[in-house]
Amino acid sequence: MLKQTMCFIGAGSMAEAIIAGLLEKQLTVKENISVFNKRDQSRLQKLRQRFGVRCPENKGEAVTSADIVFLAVKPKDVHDAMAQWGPYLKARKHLLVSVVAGMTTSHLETYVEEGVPVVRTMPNTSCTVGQSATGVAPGRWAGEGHRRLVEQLFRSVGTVVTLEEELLDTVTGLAGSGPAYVYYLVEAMEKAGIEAGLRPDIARQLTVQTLHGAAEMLVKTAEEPALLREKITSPGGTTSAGLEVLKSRDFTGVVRDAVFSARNRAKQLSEELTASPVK
Ligand SMILES: NC(=O)C1=CN([C@@H]2O[C@H](COP(=O)(O)OP(=O)(O)OC[C@H]3O[C@@H](n4cnc5c(N)ncnc54)[C@H](O)[C@@H]3O)[C@@H](O)[C@H]2O)C=CC1
Ligand SMILES: O=C(O)[C@@H]1CCC=N1
Repeated sequence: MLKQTMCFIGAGSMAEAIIAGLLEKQLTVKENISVFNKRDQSRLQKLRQRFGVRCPENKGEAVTSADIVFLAVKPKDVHDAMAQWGPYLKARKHLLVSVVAGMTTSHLETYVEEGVPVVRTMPNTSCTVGQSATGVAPGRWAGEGHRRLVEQLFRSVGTVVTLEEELLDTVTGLAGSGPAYVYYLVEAMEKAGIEAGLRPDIARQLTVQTLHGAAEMLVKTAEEPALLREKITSPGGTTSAGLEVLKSRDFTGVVRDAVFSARNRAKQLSEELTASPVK
């Protein structure tokens, strides 16, 4: 259990997913978490009801008194949020943990006094169920202890890789956005099942369990995905017939393009954010 207090700037999907995971894994207690947003009181009310976290009126005080400050606003709002809350962060007190896609640590550092440790991360919404795949990149003022603390935080809600910051855009394209690709696949499989005669609830049950089972096979057997695929594929059989369609439509190329497109958008966001005026 961590003793540090935490404050979330931003009360959206990511803040909710991380809070859910941290509390579920008992890495902290609800009394140690405060969260605020721009203005949506009903959203805060929902988080307060669901988790029992603090939603203080005095936002500046919430930032000042926290040890770990999570930045969980949309990229378009990051300048305003950092201009507003950055001056409250102090080098000897705070650790700033950003989940903002495309926002570099060096750019975040320009909003806070020299020495404030900043760690950039890219989790995904599976934090909610303790199954995120999170990339972590420490900034110039973040020491070994800060890196370890952030790894511990995100390990409580999934797996963590620490890497050079320039690779975080790739992590974003693959793992940050990744769950959306999987959900899209689920939607497509369900739709096909229904069109081929299954009841919607049965199509849902079969699709979700098929994905769950396949993911667990990958994790528990640690076998190569290609080998697992081959074990299902009898020559001239049904799987082969299905896979032929995916191959003929360049499934691999389509997925590659999706990951690269998301990665490139993250890079573009970085450029746009860096080009914007600071302070
Ligand atoms: N949704 C996802 O799957 C993932 C999102 N991210 C990143 O997480 C960040 C947040 O994304 P979501 O939670 O999806 O966004 P969201 O739109 O659900 O939530 C953003 C929150 O920020 C608040 N906010 C905006 N300006 C503010 C300010 N000046 N002061 C205080 N609060 C302010 C809004 O009121 C809102 O509560 C984004 O930068 C995104 O790139 C990272 C990984 C995955
Ligand atoms: O779409 C987005 O911008 C965010 C970043 C990673 C996942 N969702």
